[in-house]
Amino acid sequence: MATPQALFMVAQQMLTVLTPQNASNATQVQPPAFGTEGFSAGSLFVSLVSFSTAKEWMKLAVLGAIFETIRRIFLYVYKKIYDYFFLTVVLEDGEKVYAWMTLWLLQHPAWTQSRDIQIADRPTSLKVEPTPEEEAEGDVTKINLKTQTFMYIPSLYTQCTFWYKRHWVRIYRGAIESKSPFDGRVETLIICIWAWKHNVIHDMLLEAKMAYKAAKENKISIHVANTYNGWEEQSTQLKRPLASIVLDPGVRELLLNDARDFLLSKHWYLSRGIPFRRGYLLYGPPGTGKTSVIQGIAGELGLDVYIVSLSRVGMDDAGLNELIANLPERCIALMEDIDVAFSRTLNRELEGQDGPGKEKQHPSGLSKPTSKVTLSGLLNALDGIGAQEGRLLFATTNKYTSLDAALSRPGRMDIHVEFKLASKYQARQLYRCFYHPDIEAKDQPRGQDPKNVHVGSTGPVEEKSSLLQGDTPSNTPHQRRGPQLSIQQVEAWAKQFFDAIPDREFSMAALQGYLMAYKTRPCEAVAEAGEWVNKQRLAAARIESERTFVKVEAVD
Ligand SMILES: Nc1ncnc2c1ncn2[C@@H]1O[C@H](COP(=O)(O)OP(=O)(O)OP(=O)(O)O)[C@@H](O)[C@H]1O
Repeated sequence: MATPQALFMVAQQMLTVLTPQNASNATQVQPPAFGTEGFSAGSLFVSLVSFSTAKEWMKLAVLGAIFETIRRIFLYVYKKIYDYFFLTVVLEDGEKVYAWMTLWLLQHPAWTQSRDIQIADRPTSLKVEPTPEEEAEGDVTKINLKTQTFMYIPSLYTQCTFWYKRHWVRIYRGAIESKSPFDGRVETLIICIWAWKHNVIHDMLLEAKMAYKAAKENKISIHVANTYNGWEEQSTQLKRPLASIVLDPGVRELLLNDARDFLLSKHWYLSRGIPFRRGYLLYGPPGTGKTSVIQGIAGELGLDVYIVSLSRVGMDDAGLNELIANLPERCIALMEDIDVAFSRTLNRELEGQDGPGKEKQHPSGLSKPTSKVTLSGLLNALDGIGAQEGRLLFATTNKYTSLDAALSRPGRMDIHVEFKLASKYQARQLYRCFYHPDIEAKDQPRGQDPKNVHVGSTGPVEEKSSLLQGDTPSNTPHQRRGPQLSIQQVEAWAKQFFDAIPDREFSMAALQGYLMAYKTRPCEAVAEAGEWVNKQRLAAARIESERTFVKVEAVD
């Protein structure tokens, strides 16, 4: 290495050569020590650019070039060898496979016990509900472990290694710039497997997919729109057994079989040029089971639910179009209370007088639209060119007659089902659901198995038979706290409950609320039902008279 003193000497020599008149004095000049007075940056610069050091520079450059070439050759060979021996897969967050893989990795100790960790939110699909026994025992530690909302994963830009079917695997957590201007960075998983054939990676991804399916087997995911009109998972719910929704005979089966039939008929639709979409309009008073039955069907068919909120602040026609176009192929799109965001009076006026999308006070003065969705915008989103194929659309409303005919016509809403207030039959079934000794373990939610999906296999069946199929002895905390009942006893009380509850006067939600207060007292639930009915009637009459009074005052 050239020290400053040496460089100084070189520079001095050069100066001597260039200025012969000073040659005699030049030898007397002693090089100053580095950092001492007389050693300046200028002299160093001169020595660096001087002619005699050019050779040194050349040597250095050649040396650098050789090193760089060796480095590149080494990298090239390394990459070739690496590519030859290793398979590399890059997965990006947002892809289905990424979700499978992240879930599968959570079951790998090498992944969760990494030394360099990050604490992340546990995917809702991985939360496990404590069993009734655990809940009854109140074993807080066990329950917390299962339901804790966080988990440990390796930090970003770290890797973990493990063996998979005798193949060495390295997984690296990284991030890349997103293609979308809104997202910033997208996390990635880079999987390297020491293997020649692709079937190892295929096996691994298949295993991950199975793990994902198993984790979600008893659950459905609820998705909501994000601010960029994309979808994100809001929560995961346990599947609701369809049999727990008590409707008039045949209604559940009609909806379920039609939806199943639809999902299997893609080819039929396409070959006839019919848009592969199906719409269901469920209408009736609040609390009659419209939303519940949709949840039940989603669980039964293994479909996720995507909630399209028309009344979301800032929602407009373009946003709605984008949202609907972003729906996955097999899913349930749910538009609840379609009349609230969108009634005929409101939107006809909006479109006719103010131009589409302009907000206007509702004529009644009670409500005004919070979104800018117009009727034509909605119709276009439902069956326009960008509308997603293969989706089941369920819309619910309490005001059937206020809907525009264009919205509820076949092709948009193919099946209309009325949900009425509870019949006596429904009241009896609900009572059975609550107190039947064998009810808890039957009709457990099942994951969708495509092989089990068959068209029109079951016609309308008697509710009772479906409620009592596949019974196993129940031993739930509620039933252990309550009296041990025989089936005959429950049936007898169910009959009395049937007699006490008037037909089509109360919603199922109201009856459910009543029975909830008597969870462990089935006998009292029957005995006090008549009194409850009277109280409800009195309360309803009082509310009605108050309403009339307010109306009269308003007229005055
Ligand atoms: N037919 C039914 N069978 C069993 N439970 C029911 C039924 N109808 C309503 N319920 C119960 O009542 C509650 C409300 O039901 P749900 O939300 O499905 O009613 P809805 O008709 O969608 O009401 P809204 O029109 O207000 O949205 C739920 O907890 C549900 O369990």
